[in-house]
Amino acid sequence: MMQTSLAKDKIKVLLLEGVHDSAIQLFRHHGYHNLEILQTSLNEDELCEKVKDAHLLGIRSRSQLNERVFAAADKLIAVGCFCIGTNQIDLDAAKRHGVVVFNAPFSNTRSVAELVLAEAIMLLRGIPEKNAVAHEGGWLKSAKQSFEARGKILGIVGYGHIGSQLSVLAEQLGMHIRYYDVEDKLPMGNAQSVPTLDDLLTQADIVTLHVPETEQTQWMMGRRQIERMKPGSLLINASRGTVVDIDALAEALSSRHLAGAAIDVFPVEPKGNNDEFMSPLRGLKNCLLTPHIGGSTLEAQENIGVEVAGKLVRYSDNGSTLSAVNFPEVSLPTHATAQRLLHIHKNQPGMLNAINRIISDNEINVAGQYLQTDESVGYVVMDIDGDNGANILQQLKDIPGTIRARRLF
Ligand SMILES: NC(=O)C1=CN([C@@H]2O[C@H](COP(=O)(O)OP(=O)(O)OC[C@H]3O[C@@H](n4cnc5c(N)ncnc54)[C@H](O)[C@@H]3O)[C@@H](O)[C@H]2O)C=CC1
Ligand SMILES: O=C(O)C(=O)COP(=O)(O)O
Repeated sequence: MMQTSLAKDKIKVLLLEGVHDSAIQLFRHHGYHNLEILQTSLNEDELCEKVKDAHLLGIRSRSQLNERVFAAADKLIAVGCFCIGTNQIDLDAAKRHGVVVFNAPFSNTRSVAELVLAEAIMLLRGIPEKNAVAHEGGWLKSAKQSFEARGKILGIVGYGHIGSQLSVLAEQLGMHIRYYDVEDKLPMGNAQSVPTLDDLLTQADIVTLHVPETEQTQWMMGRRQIERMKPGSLLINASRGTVVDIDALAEALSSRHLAGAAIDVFPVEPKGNNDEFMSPLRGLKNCLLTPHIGGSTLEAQENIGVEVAGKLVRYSDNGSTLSAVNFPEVSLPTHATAQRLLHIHKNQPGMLNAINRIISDNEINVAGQYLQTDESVGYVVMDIDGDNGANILQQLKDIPGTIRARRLF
């Protein structure tokens, strides 16, 4: 088995936000025993302190990793998002600091789609309010404002992995699917795309949001968009809290312009389970509130644990950046005999020349060389013969423009 230049018991793995035990088992199985495991997220100051000696960091959707955190994380080589979204990370800052970021792009897709479908049915039947009233000793037995899902129009905003999976499930219930996406997307079954968000809002009985958090999607469901929704229609948000103007939503639910909503994500979420959840939506009986658990099933979390920990271990052990979200992707064969040098640098002229000069000046035989670049960063991996790796590594580190360099042997 290949070794890393640092003994594995010196490689510190910091895991936040209660990542699944499957990840911990996988790290241990591969010889990583220096694990610090926390159940909650950390605020910026706490993070800056904790990341100082971490080589690998695992987070979920809550931890905010910005320039200041990366600047404090001298030793960090990779971050694993044990979730889909990567909006909580300044991906460019990570790259500038030579930190590779991975995620699990579809291990919890099905869990979100199932929850949203269930919520659509619950909202159509007015269950949040009937449930709340029954808990207070009331009895709201009535068919008023209660509907079957069959024949209703489900409007999906963002027809990616989750949106299209939901489309398939909802159509099996006899719902009619319309979707709006900024990209051309293959319609599943009988789903139909609509040209604008406004078209979707004015046609749908239920609008459900499945976009990532970007500049374009921030507050994309504002007061005006909510007003454009059909009177008595329903809104579901299991994407990101910043996609919906929560005050405007609270008003629309109070006035009953919207009959109901199911909200899983919020502009500000508690750090962990012991903190208070604050929201203008609290107390609105026609609003189903869930604590960001769209992807929180045991199946999804177990799969995510194996997937993302696997990507971190592969990068640490072997240098492979396959499926990284912020970095040039290099898929590497395992190489048991040669030493492997990994060099991350600013993508500037003369860099490859400088690397190759060191190789030729030292009369090193290169058994394999792999290179990928993007507009700002280059990643070179070299398998070299001989036992001069430590010396070569130091020379590589001294090249101006070097961001990070490592040796595996
Ligand atoms: N509540 C939860 O626990 C979970 C929430 N999520 C959230 O769901 C989001 C979506 O996940 P996936 O479907 O896997 O992502 P995806 O990347 O497969 O799909 C997103 C779709 O949104 C579209 N899109 C982007 N900007 C848009 C815009 N301005 N207007 C319309 N469409 C736009 C994209 O073209 C893409 O088709 C994630 O980014 C994450 O934030 C994901 C998993 C669990
Ligand atoms: O996968 C995602 O993007 C999610 O929002 C789920 O986040 P979580 O792992 O539950 O914090």
